[in-house]
Amino acid sequence: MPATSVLLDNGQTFRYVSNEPTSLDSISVIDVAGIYSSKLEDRKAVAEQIREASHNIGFFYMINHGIDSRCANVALHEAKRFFQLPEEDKMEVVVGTVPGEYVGFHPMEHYNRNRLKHRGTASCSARSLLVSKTDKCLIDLMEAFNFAYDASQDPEAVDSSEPSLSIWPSSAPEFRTAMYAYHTQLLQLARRLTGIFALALHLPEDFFDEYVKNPEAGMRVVHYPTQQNSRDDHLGIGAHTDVECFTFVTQDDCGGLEVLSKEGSWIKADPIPGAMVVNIADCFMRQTNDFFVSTIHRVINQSGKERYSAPFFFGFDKSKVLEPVPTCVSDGNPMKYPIMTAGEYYSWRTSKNKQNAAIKIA
Ligand SMILES: O=C(O)CCC(=O)C(=O)O
Ligand SMILES: [Fe+2]
Repeated sequence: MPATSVLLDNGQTFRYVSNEPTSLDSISVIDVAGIYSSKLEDRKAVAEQIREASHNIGFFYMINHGIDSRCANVALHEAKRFFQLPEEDKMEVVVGTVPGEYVGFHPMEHYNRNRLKHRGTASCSARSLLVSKTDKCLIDLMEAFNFAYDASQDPEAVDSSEPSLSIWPSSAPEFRTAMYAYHTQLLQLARRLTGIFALALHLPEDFFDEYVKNPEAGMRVVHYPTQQNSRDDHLGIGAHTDVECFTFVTQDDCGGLEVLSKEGSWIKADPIPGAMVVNIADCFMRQTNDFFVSTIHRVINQSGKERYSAPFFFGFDKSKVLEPVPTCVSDGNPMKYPIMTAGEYYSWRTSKNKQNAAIKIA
C-alpha cells in the first residue's frame, strides 16, 4: 500500500505506511503508586518514567492509579444506557443547543474527521440524511455525549457557584450522577498528575498549580457500533490529536484504539484490566516546544461487539497563556508556536471540529 497522507485539524499532515495495526511496538505500563508517596524521590521516580513515555510516544498505561474500578464500570454502564435512549431524548441535548460550545449529544455518523472517500462498491452506511447518493464518504461510526467541568462537583473549586456549560437529558438523571461521580475522581487524579508532569519536565512540582485551579476538564462517553466495512474504508473515530494537555481514556474490553508511532505504524492500545490509558495532547506539546508528543490516534471497532469508552480531557484554565516552559526553550531550541491563551486555542480547535461535522452545528 502506498504511504497515505491525511491532514489533521491542528494543521499537521501525517503519513502512514501500512494500515494494519501491530502489537510489536508496545506502549509502556507505568506503575504510578509512587505519586501518592510523601517522599519526593518516589514521585520523581514515577515522573522520570512518564517523561520518557511522553517524549517517545506520548501514550502510556497507568496502573495503581488509585481510581475505583467500580466507578469506571458504573460510568460505562450508564453511558450504554444513555445511548440506548430513544433518539428524540438524545436529540433534546444535541450539540449546538449551547451556542459555540461542544457539549451535548453528537449523533451517530456526524463527523468525517479524515474526510475519507468511499473507494469501492460496498454500501455506504452513512444516513441518506447526511450524505447525498453520489457523495459516498463514510462518516466516523460513532456517537458521543460531551460534558464540561462543573465547579459544583469539584471539591477544590475556586468558586463552586460558577455555572457549568453542560446540558443533560431530562429522562436520565442517574446518567449525570454517574458521570460526575467518575469525573470528580479523575479530576483529582489529573491535578495530582499535573504536579508529576511538572517534575517530568524538571520543573518545580507546583509549577502548573495556578493553571489548574479552574481547569478545562471536559469529558465524553463514546459508543462505537462494530463496523462491517474494511479498515481501509471506514473508521470509528478518525485519526486525530487531542486538544488540551493530557487525556485519560477508560475503555471497555473490545479493543480498537490505535496509536501512530513516529515510524508511521499503527500500534494497538488494547485494554489492560485495571489500567488507564494516558495520552499527551496538543497544548502540552505546544508548552513543551514539542518535547512531549501529542500522538495521533484513532479507533476502529471490528470486535463484533458494541464498544464504549470514556475519555477525560484535562487542560489549563482558559485565561492562561500557553507559552513554552523554561526547561524546553533555549537559544538553540527557540519556541516553535505562536503564544496565545488556552481559551483562544480551544476555540480555534472547536471551530475546526465543527467544520468536519456532516450536519451543520451552531
Ligand atoms: O474511544 C477511545 O478509546 C478514544 C476516543 C478519542 O480518542 C477521543 O474521543 O478523543
Ligand atoms: Fe482522542
